[in-house]
Amino acid sequence: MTILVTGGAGYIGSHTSLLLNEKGEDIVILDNLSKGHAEATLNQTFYNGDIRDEELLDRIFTENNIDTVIHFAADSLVGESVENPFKYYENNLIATYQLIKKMVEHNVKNIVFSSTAATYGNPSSVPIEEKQYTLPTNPYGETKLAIEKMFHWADQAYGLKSVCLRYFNAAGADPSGRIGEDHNPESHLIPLVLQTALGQRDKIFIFGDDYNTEDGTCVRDYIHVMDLAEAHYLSVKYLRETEESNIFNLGNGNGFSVKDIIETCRKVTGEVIEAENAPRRPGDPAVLIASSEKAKKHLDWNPNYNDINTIIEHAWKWHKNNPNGFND
Ligand SMILES: NC(=O)c1ccc[n+]([C@@H]2O[C@H](COP(=O)([O-])OP(=O)(O)OC[C@H]3O[C@@H](n4cnc5c(N)ncnc54)[C@H](O)[C@@H]3O)[C@@H](O)[C@H]2O)c1
Ligand SMILES: O=c1ccn([C@@H]2O[C@H](COP(=O)(O)OP(=O)(O)O[C@H]3O[C@H](CO)[C@H](O)[C@H](O)[C@H]3O)[C@@H](O)[C@H]2O)c(=O)[nH]1
Repeated sequence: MTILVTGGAGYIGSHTSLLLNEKGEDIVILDNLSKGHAEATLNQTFYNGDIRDEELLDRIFTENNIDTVIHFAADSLVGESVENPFKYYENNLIATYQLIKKMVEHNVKNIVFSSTAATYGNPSSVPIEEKQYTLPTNPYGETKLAIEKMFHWADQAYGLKSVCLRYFNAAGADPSGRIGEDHNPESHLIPLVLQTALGQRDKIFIFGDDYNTEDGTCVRDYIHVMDLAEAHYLSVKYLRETEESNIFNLGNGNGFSVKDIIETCRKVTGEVIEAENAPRRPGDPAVLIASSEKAKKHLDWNPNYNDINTIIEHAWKWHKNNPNGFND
């Protein structure tokens, strides 16, 4: 059986494709390279195209014996989604509808989906369990939640089985340094701090130091990208074995503030890394920490890289050796 990985040239998709390959799974990648990098696919079977291209999907589902789709392809910038919500309804919700319509037509039963902590909005308490209410504060989270709900009804009507994985903050890189995070523009905290360590930026701006947290800065749950990759592999097995849909959080259960992250980056890189306080970024919840007990129980998932130092060391190895990302 073959797995179709959409968005497999992107950050989390390429790390998952690498792991699936190492596990002996047969995969094909589909990515339109709007954000991803062909080099990140490491010579695995790659279709350069769009998930909205119906003829291409017909060809991929006909040419390969696909039983499962792992669906990473999306736009995922929170701020951009507030400024241009239609882009998110188009490339996240409508594009996913087009993808699963083709899956149903070709009798492909399983999908593992990249959902997000942004489906929760401002949580009433942490750690967040899957049964907490979902009230997204931006179109990005809203479209991801709408997709989860579409899967629920597609299961009822057509027997499409889904595992929705609500990731918290993906971080780190392949420990052996072959691939890593290369977003343009970059908006995530850890790569931005490491670019500052490399001298590519003068300083890192801390978005808000007046939150109701210990040091006043936002707290997040950082999860190693290879641990996320492992959860996708286990989700494929779960779908193949149980034929049941489910939703799981994926995080470490530990919270680190923006200041904690900057301090850890200073320690790991040995660089000064200048930081400056700046206004809050609209839409940022103060604290997001996952309870991942459900994923541990049902998927038998056990993150290997709980230590924030290790996560940042792996990210640093990639950025130091590839200061221009895949263009090096
Ligand atoms: N990075 C995080 O911390 C995080 C957290 C929660 C959820 N997510 C979700 O995980 C997924 C992967 O995130 P990432 O950080 O690897 O993003 P990414 O931008 O690196 O990867 C997404 C990939 O999808 C491709 N793509 C986008 N639209 C496409 C389309 N219409 N057709 C074909 N390919 C298309 C892009 O070229 C890119 O390679 C996304 O769905 C994102 O919303 C990410
Ligand atoms: O230059 C920066 C960049 C970020 N931050 C802060 O660092 C924290 C982490 O920010 P990121 O942009 O790295 O990550 P987010 O928590 O905003 O977003 C992540 O989690 C979201 C769910 O809440 C989405 O899923 C999104 O795709 C994913 O990247 C936030 O408090 C942010 O305000 C700064 O202080 N300065």
